[in-house]
Amino acid sequence: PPPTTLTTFFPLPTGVSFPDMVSAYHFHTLGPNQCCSAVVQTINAPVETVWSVVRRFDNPQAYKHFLKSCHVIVGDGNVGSLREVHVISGLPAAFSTERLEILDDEHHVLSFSVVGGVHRLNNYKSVTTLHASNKGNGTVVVESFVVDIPPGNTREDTCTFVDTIVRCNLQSLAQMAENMATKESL
Ligand SMILES: C[C@H](/C=C/[C@]1(O)[C@@]2(C)CO[C@]1(C)CC(=O)C2)CC(=O)O
Repeated sequence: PPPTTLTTFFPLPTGVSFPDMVSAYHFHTLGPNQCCSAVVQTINAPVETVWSVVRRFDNPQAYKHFLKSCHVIVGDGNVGSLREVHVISGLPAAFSTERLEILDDEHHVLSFSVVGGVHRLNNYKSVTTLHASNKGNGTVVVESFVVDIPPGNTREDTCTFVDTIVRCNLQSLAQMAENMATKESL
């Protein structure tokens, strides 16, 4: 069957308008054996503070605590760069090779795809966009992903597994950015 284009539908928190061009980044073309979803996280810190952390393709472990190390193996941290991340023990994964697809400092858009490694999330690709919240000086982070459903797994379980990791990452990003914002205001 032809690939279907799925828009990841998710309830945006109140006070966030979703400019058309950004929602375009969260359109994913799905193959027959793929699933996609999205996580939304509100952070009480300015967009630039959150972006200064998210944009560091060479240092995801700053807030992704399932990763224990990261090395840029190709490029200089801009689009096209490749990184190799090593994973903490206990997960069904050892390391992952990832390519930076989009790094847009103006619209606060980052996207990377998994191109290799030892893990079970083949053809994983995520898009992360930051939005200034209309309420106060906060940020809304939207992260959508598409990934192959591993053999033997159900679509639902795959989405639950990835959703859980992405939610953990964004909650830890929130804590880190809020701590930074507090220090910046001292
Ligand atoms: C879900 C995604 C990361 C997943 C992994 O990085 C990996 C590619 C290797 O280890 C993991 C932590 C879990 C896994 O099974 C596949 C979230 C993100 O990094 O933005």
